[in-house]
Amino acid sequence: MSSASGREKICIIGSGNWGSAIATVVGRNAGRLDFCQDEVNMWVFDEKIDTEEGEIMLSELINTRHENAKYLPGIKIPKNVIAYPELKRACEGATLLIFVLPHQFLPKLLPTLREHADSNCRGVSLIKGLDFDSTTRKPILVSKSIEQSMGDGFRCGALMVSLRLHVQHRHSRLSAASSPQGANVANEVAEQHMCESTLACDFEDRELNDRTLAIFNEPPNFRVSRINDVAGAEVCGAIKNIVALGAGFVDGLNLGGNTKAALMRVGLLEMKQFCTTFFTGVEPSTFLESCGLADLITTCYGGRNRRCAELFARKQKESHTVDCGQLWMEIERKMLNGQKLQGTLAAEEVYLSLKSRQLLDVFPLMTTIYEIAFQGSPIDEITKGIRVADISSSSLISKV
Ligand SMILES: NC(=O)C1=CN([C@@H]2O[C@H](COP(=O)(O)OP(=O)(O)OC[C@H]3O[C@@H](n4cnc5c(N)ncnc54)[C@H](O)[C@@H]3O)[C@@H](O)[C@H]2O)C=CC1
Ligand SMILES: O=C(CO)COP(=O)(O)O
Repeated sequence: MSSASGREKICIIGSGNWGSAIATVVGRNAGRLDFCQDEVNMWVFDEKIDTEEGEIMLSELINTRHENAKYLPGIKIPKNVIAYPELKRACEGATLLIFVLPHQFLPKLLPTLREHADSNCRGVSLIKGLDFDSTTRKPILVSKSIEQSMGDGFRCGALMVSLRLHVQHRHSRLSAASSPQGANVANEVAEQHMCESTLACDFEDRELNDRTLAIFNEPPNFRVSRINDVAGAEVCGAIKNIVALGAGFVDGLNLGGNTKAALMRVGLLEMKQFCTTFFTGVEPSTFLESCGLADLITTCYGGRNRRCAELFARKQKESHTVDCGQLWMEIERKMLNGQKLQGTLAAEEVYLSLKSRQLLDVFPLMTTIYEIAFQGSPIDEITKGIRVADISSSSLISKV
């Protein structure tokens, strides 16, 4: 699969925190790999950014200062990454689309991508979330929704990253606006800390799989391993965001490491249970890959979902509100400076799907997290969600 020039044309769809961080890796790799065109396009949802020198559009800022001062301040983006505010221009002739934006914004982009990407284009989704059938509420992999919308045999894999906690946050000289507080896991990739990631793809030929891996892998610090199990990897990425909300509740109550470890263990079992309830071909080994256990750990310590949920818990303890949706919106606005929380959306959608199938009692932790997050249940109920779980760890290994 290659463009008219005979080389891969890469287009990154999204320019948030993770979108900008992966652009640093992919930009450097494209610059040195013979089979790639040097220039990597990045589609930017454009907005005005306040800088010390006045307002400037984000796409222009990236192209002139090579920095995304709003979503990844203080990190240089390689000069061969070119920002485009118009989707059509960004994706024209692309042979590899890298999907990295909050998944609620994806559907309206797909018709343009279908029309203008190369006819032999393939995709890799970095999105952590699930789609749901509007009638049956059955979960659908985002990569499968993309394949369906793109049509014509378009194939899409998934890259699920797991990163270690890093508490330092950089500030940009460019942006006068406030930056999100505390750690963001994508920043660690951008700062070239050692981390692992799992690429789940099963394209039709070996060369395509190898090329896709080479585009993301940047040893020694960004180490990507490839598996075939797209469903397992993607579901782990989506569901661990819900578990991370529970971790934030535990932290908000100052319950300590033992309770959090118990929550994460039960969370891992429910991730596996969800995979095997709704998807076929899931491999037991996937849960011990970086996209499984490691991603769960990093998100429950260093992610935005955990951080916002901790504040939610503290606020609920101070003065209980029943308008939880409003409280989450306020917290997202205050803590994330335009970045998006994914766990709350996933918690709601997963709850509705399980409820419609009378499966809530099979997923006591997910159910409890949703009830605390959206139905006004007391925060202390989080330990009930852990205690009532009656799934032994042997099921993780044996019953997939
Ligand atoms: N940030 C991280 O550490 C990681 C994030 N992910 C996943 O990557 C995906 C993308 O997340 P981030 O890059 O972190 O995004 P983000 O949460 O940092 O930023 C939000 C993005 O949405 C864009 N946006 C806002 N309104 C929009 C609209 N109406 N239409 C289109 N775009 C709009 C903003 O311009 C911004 O680029 C998510 O699924 C997330 O779960 C996965 C691994 C790590
Ligand atoms: O997916 C992530 C880590 O791998 C990011 O998690 P948060 O959205 O909670 O920051």
